[in-house]
Amino acid sequence: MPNSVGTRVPKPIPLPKRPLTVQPPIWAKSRQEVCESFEWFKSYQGGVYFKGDIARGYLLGGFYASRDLLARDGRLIISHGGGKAESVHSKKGKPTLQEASDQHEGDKSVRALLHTYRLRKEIALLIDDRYPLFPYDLSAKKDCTYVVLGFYHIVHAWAERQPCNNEKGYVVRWKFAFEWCERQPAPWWLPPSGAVCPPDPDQPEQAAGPLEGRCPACKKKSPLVYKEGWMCLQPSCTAFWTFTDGVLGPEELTYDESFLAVSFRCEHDPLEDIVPQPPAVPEDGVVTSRRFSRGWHCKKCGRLSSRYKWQHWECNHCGETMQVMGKNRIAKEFWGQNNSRFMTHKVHDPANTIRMCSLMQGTVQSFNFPIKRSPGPRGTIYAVLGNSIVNRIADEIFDEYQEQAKTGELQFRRFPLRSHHCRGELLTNYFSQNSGEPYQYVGGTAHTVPFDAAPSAVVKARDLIQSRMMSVMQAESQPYHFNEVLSAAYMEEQSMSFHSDAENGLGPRVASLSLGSCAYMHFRLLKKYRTDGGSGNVPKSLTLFLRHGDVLIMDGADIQKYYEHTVVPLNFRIAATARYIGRNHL
Ligand SMILES: O=C(O)CCC(=O)C(=O)O
Repeated sequence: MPNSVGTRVPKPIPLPKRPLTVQPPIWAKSRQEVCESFEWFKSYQGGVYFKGDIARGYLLGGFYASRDLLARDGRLIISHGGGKAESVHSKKGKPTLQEASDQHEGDKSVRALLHTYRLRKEIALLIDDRYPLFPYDLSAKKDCTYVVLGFYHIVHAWAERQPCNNEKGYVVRWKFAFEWCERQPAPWWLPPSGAVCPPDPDQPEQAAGPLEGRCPACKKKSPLVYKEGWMCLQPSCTAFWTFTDGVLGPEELTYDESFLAVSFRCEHDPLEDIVPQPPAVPEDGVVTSRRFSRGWHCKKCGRLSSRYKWQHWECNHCGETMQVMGKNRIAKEFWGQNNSRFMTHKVHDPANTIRMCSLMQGTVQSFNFPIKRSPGPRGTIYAVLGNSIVNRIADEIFDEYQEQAKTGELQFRRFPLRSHHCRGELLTNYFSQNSGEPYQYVGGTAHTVPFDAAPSAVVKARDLIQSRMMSVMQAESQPYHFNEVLSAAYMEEQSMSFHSDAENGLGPRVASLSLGSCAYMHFRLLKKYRTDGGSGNVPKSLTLFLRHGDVLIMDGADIQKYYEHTVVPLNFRIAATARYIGRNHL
C-alpha cells in the first residue's frame, strides 16, 4: 500500500515464521465458512463482530498499525480495532484507496468493544493468514486461511493519535489489548512443553491496575501506556497525546512494562464452549429451520464447512459427514402463514408499465401482468393459481422432492457464486439441482443430470408446469417446449437474490412451480433502464405472492432484459423453474 497517501502505515518487521505443525482446533478456508459455522464471528466485511452492544468476535488480519503487538506467546495481543482504517476498495474494477478517518467512542464497533471491556466479557479472537504477528505460518496447512485462537479479555482500551496526510495531520485510532482467558486450556499453538504455563515471575499475584495519571486540562484519568512518559489519552481533550510538559507524543513509542504486565485474572462466569456444536434434531422433526442451514465444525480435523449438501453436513477437508434425519414437511403446515406485510400480488407504482388483471379461463384462475411500453419492455407475467386438484399433485411432488433429496438421489447443493466481494468461495443462499440441458448460471455442466436420468420429482414438476402453462395459453398452436429445470430448495431464511434470466441463448419463456411455503417474488427495473439514472434504492415494480401449487410464467425476453427478480420465501420452500436453453447458450 502506498505510504504517500493517507496514514503513514508502518510495515511490521517481517518475522521469520515457523511452519504450523499442530492442527488448529477450529479453522476455515473461506470467510463464509467462518460466518456460517462459528457463532462468535458472523461479520462478512469488518474485523469486529458485535451483537447488540457486545463485541463477540475480533478478526486480526493483514492491516498492521504501529505498536500492534503479540507478546507472551500470543497470550497478550494489542490491535487497532473499530474500522475506518485506510483501505483499498474496488471502484468500477479499479483499486481505490479509502483514507483513514477518526474513530469515535460512539462508532458502533468501538462502542461495542468498549462495552465488552467494561463488562469484562470474553471475546473470541481469530486471525487470518495475513496477520503478520502470529509466529506460525498458516500456509503450511492446506486451505487454512482463518484460525480461531480462543477466548480473550480486553484488558486495556485507549485512544492514540496516528499521523495522517489529512488537513489535521493525524487521525484518532482506538487500540485494544486482549489477554488470553486463563479459564481455557493453554493456547493450542504452543508446543506441549509450553502447555503448562509457568507463572510469570514479573506478574503480580493479584491483578493490579495500570499506573494512571490525571490530566490537568480535562481532569480525566489515563493509564501510563508508554515508557517515554505519561500522556493524556482523551481524544476530546486539548492536551490529547501530549506529555505533561506539553510536548506532542512522537511516532516512535515503546510500551511501558508495567502496562503490559496488567492482568485481569478471569473473574466472570464459566466460559461458554467455543467449539461449535451441531443442532440437535428437535422433537417435531423439523430439520429445515435456520439452524440446519448453518455450517458445521468437523470434530476430526477442525475445519468449519458451510452446509453445502442437502443430504448431510460434509467436511470440505477430510470428507467426514454428519447425517440429518428429520421428517418431510407437508404443504398444509404452511397454509396459515401470516405475514404482517401484504399477502397478495401488488403492482407498486400504478403509473408503471405493469398492469394487473385477474382472469378466469374455465377452472383456471390466473393473474396476468401485462407489461407494455413502446419502445421498451413488452411481455406478460402470469401467476396461474393452484386449486384442489393441482395442489394434490403438488403435494405429492413436494414429498417426492424431499424424499429424493434426503437419500441423495436428488443432489441439492449450494454452488459458488461467480462474482462477490468476500474472501474465498461464496456459496448461494439456497440449494439447487439442474436437470435437462446444462445451465451455466448455477453449477455448470458437471452437476447437470439429463432428463432421462433425472429424479422423478423433477420430471413430474416439469410436466405439471407444462400442463398449467397450456391451460392459460390455450390459443397457442405450437406447445412451448422446456428442456431444462432448475430446482431450488430454501431452508428457513434462505432466499435467491436479485438476478435476471437474460443469458444468451435462453428461450423467451421461464416458468416455475412453487411448493411448500409461500414466497414473495419481487421485480424491479434494472438500474440502467431507470429514468432517474439509478440513484438510491431501486424501487420494486411488482411483487407476487406465490403459494403452494402456483405456477409463475414470465413470457417475453424483455422481462429478463429490463427487469430483475428476487424470491424471498417465508419458510421452507422448493421451486422448480423450467427454461428453454438454446445451443448458443454461454
Ligand atoms: O424460487 C423461485 O420461485 C424462482 C427461482 C428463480 O428465480 C430462478 O430459478 O431463476
